[in-house]
Amino acid sequence: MDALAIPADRQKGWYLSLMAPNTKGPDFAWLDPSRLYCNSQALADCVNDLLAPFHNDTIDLVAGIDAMGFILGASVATSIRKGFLAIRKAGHLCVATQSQNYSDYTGREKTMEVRLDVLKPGLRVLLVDQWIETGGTMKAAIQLVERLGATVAGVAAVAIENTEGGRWIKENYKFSHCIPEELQSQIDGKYLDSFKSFSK
Ligand SMILES: O=P(O)(O)OC[C@H]1O[C@H](OP(=O)(O)OP(=O)(O)O)[C@H](O)[C@@H]1O
Ligand SMILES: Nc1ncnc2[nH]cnc12
Repeated sequence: MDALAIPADRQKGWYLSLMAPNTKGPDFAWLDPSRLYCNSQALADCVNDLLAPFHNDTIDLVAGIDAMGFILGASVATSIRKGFLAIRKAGHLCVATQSQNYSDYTGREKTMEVRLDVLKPGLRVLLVDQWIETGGTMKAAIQLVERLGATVAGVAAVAIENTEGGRWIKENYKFSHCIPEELQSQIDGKYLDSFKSFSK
């Protein structure tokens, strides 16, 4: 599918076929949602889908996780006219921070940081990232938000894989994602049927 084309008939999750298969080697079986952000309608529909369960909820602030979560998080924040907080991989914020160690799908030890001067008790935060695989990254972000006394109003990602960590998030927090039920097993298998006809 042409990356910028908008189909006349937009079924739920239509834009997932814009995702590209990983061609960078066998180490990590990534799918690449960044291509769907190039399509104006896909990005708008994706943001709407992520916000759908939260329309009646109070959200004071949207927080996005470094790096690809910044794109979706900022789009979500703009859409509901709220501010955006960047949760960053360690070493990039030049202000006082709280930090949290974690490991993700790579198995490597990492650290993320958040500034100290925004989150506070009573603030309801929607956490946004591109993807949840092991859930390690999102869990670390949740810990940071909660340690500073704010409340996680929800967790949103293009996909939440059916891993132990993904299930933990679904069981403990209000969540949203963009994957129709019938595609979840393809997401968990890290290969979409649409890749068979994927054209660059
Ligand atoms: O559920 P997990 O196993 O923790 O993995 C999820 C994380 O992995 C990706 O980020 P990554 O750091 O690879 O790359 P990015 O900088 O491109 O967002 C993704 O955007 C999530 O942040
Ligand atoms: N399988 C995956 N596809 C896309 N993004 C990811 N981030 C972590 N795992 C991912």
